[in-house]
Amino acid sequence: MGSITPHQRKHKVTVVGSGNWGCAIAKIVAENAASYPDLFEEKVEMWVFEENVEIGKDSPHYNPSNTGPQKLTDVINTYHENVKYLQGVQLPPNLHANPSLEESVKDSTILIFNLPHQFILRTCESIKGKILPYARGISCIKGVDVDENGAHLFSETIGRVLGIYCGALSGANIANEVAREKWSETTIAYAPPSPGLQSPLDAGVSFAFPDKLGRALPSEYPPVDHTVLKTLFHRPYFHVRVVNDVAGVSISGALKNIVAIAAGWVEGMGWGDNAKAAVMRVGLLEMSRFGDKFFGATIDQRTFTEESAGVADLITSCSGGRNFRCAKYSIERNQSIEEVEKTELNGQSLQGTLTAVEVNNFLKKQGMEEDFPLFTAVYRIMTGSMKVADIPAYIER
Ligand SMILES: NC(=O)C1=CN([C@@H]2O[C@H](COP(=O)(O)OP(=O)(O)OC[C@H]3O[C@@H](n4cnc5c(N)ncnc54)[C@H](O)[C@@H]3O)[C@@H](O)[C@H]2O)C=CC1
Ligand SMILES: O=C(CO)COP(=O)(O)O
Repeated sequence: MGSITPHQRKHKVTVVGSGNWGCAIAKIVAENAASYPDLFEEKVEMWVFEENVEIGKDSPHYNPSNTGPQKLTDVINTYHENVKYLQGVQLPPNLHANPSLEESVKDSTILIFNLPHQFILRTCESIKGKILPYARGISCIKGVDVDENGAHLFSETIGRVLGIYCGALSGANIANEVAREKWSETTIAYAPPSPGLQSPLDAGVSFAFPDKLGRALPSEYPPVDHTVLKTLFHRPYFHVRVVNDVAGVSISGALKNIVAIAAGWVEGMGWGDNAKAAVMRVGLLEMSRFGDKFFGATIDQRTFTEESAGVADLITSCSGGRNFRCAKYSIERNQSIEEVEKTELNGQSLQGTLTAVEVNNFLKKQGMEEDFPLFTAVYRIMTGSMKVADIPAYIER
């Protein structure tokens, strides 16, 4: 870490989102905020989409004289546990659950976005103009912002709406394992537009982002660079590599969810490990092809094969992720994945189903469905015009 002068201000960190992964990441950054008091304010804010929860009899926090619904933020701040989305994991006491989005992001210099991707645009629009103009973002979202007209990274979408620079974090990171401090790796991608890692923003120069002006981080703050980000996210059980390839890291995280659905179906059909490996091989090729075709100039193809965000995330997601599990159960129980999602996930959100539809709409518009046979097959099976049994022949063409 660079040298810290006594006059430097500390970074205030906010996690926007408090689901399964939102809370696991908030736990990590709150632990590091407490460990590095020269760099970060100790108190970390976490925005919680407020809801009422009931504490069940099997919880150590069960109180027979208070069995009614309670606000999730009160429960988190009292017991330091998100009893709905990350049951059984103790959150650090310096993590503050805040039901007010606006209050939680106020004066924060580092904003970590960690929500199911369908909620991010609305969330960002409601804090537009209400954050520090020189804040920096990290998107932990696994989704791609595609519509019929174009494909954008969520880090770009967040940056465009809020007028800030935003990087990305993604890896082989099943939240329940990370939260229980089982060792894993992750990849952070961060490359503000400048020659070198220290952006002109940090040197006091305004810099044009795609649509908006980002503002310089005042010099009394430590610059937000690879070292500071590694300090914020790296734990003994969560090993961080920081790279520059925001597009590769983001695209891998989004598209592997479509592949995980196919892998779940294959498992549900009882086709065995060879079949699952075949689906993963084709899936990885299509992920890399998608990156090349639509983000070619900016993507580093090595991310797909060398980083946790690439092949490693694909493997873990196709072994035990929620998309994989729900797809597998959908075959075993003869239900739609959406039905399984409702009964199995207790309010958590699958990203693969929505991403498969969004990516297909985009590919159709480009006339490229045939170039991505696995992604296309997943969409067609979900919408009933193809069967899982058709996958082997279709992806071979
Ligand atoms: N859970 C995991 O193992 C991992 C998830 N991710 C990614 O992280 C992102 C966030 O996922 P999770 O934290 O797991 O979320 P989740 O799947 O636990 O989703 C539930 C969250 O969505 C919130 N929510 C519901 N309705 C909302 C609304 N209208 N507006 C705003 N928030 C609302 C809930 O309050 C809750 O916090 C996703 O893109 C996911 O793919 C990445 C790595 C691991
Ligand atoms: O992204 C994940 C693991 O890295 C989790 O994937 P699921 O959303 O399918 O559980």
